[in-house]
Amino acid sequence: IRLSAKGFDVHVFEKNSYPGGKLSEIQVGNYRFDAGPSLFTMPQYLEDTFTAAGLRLADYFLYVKHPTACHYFWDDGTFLPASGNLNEFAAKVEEILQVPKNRVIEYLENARFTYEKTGRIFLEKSLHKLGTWLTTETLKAIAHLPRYQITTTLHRVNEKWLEHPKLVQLFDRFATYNGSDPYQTPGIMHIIPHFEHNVGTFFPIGGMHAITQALYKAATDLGVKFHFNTQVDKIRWEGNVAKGVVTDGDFQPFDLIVSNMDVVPTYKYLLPDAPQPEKILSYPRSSSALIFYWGVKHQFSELDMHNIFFSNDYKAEFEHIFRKKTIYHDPTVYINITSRWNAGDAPEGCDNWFVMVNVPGNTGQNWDELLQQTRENVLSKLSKRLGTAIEPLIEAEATLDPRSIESKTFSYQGSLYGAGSNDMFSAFARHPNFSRKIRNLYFCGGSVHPGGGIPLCLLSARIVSDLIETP
Ligand SMILES: Cc1cc2nc3c(=O)[nH]c(=O)nc-3n(C[C@H](O)[C@H](O)[C@H](O)COP(=O)(O)OP(=O)(O)OC[C@H]3O[C@@H](n4cnc5c(N)ncnc54)[C@H](O)[C@@H]3O)c2cc1C
Repeated sequence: IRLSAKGFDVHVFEKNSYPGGKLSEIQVGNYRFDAGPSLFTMPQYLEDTFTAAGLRLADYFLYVKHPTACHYFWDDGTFLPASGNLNEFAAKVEEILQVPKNRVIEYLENARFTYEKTGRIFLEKSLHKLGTWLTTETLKAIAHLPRYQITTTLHRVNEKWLEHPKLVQLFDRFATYNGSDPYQTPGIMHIIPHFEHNVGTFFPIGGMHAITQALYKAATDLGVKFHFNTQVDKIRWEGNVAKGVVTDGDFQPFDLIVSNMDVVPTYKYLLPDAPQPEKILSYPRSSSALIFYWGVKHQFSELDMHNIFFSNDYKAEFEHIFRKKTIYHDPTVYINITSRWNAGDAPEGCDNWFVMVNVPGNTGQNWDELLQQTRENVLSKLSKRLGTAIEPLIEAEATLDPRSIESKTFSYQGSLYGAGSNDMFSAFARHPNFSRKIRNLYFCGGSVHPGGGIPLCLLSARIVSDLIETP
């Protein structure tokens, strides 16, 4: 969209028969599910994509602010409905957990401060260009370095600010938004809840897949040509300049190439003869996911659009994901339901449950066995907490696991957000949005700078487009 609006003749090669990659949808019996992302934050970056191309987002896509952030459940019966309104959320925390409401408000104010000081530098610009660093804005941001808490972990920051173990767990969970471990990821990740609690959570009319449909339609309206069922097998380069791509044995010449494929297989398979940025490519990956898509013939009034059922031992859960590379027997379970807000996603009186557990990337584990065990553990946890046997209510079912995420999208190990963010230098461990060795070769998408998730993927496209001069 951005390059087409700049005047380039843009061709998209997609190995699948549909656009969207992870942001796609599936139909299971009478139920529709968004296949991957379920949480829509920072819509301004989508607005910005359309505006940059002289289009009006509202002509393609409508969304509304969802009044509730998330419903949180603990096995001991504690229930915390987190409002999308900051004051109401903080008041609920005070009522249920007896943590003074100002503690939450100040925490989120600090998250806003960090975002406002660092967001434009670390998320909206290339970190690998001198121009990013030589500005007064950057110098001002650096002056506040101690406040960003980069030398401690998110968990320690949360323990210090929020005191109550349940509130600490609630805010530790935001580490999973970029596939990291709160007990390892740096404290600056306290910025993440800013998106959800200060700005809000949004719901696209038509479901998350409407984002893909809007982007696809806008691109075709601008003249972008899509080649589906067409895998890029090689990026050809000569004398340190990218020359084109090879698909189905045919060479197709292009002046510029932007790879939106995960950067690890891009180098491994498409650029095997190019100098390999070994350190970046061997950096540990972010977590993956196991998803059960369940058509449930009942509606539970206590469930909202986003629901979390917490593990009783969060530390053990993350140790299993990141160190033991397996799934803890009592995992935190996320349920996303869209059917009550998007008519047609489920039959009358039924709900479409997208049930997700964070898991390690695919390194050859016995996924069939893990899937079966986790299914039983999740069913048992949910049945106990909701006071109703869930299995007899499931009338449609499909699953997604790290193997299928990897085969469907070529994401290395099936990781959701590319490189992991478990140490203080992780922002610099992501591949830049351009190649240092091959001229006219660029990179965007969730595996490179600034990171995974829809908002950051949109920003990666903006950075690439800013790096490329108008023809
Ligand atoms: C289960 C799950 C839940 C998530 N939840 C959220 C969420 O709630 N909110 C959020 O913001 N983000 C979420 N994410 C992350 C988000 O989906 C990703 O960060 C983002 O969609 C990645 O987009 P991308 O374009 O970088 O990669 P992809 O979506 O993986 O797209 C890459 C595309 O390239 C194609 N491709 C790859 N190699 C080739 C080749 N050689 N030739 C041709 N085509 C090729 C693939 O087929 C694919 O279509 C989630 C992801 C998953 C899987």
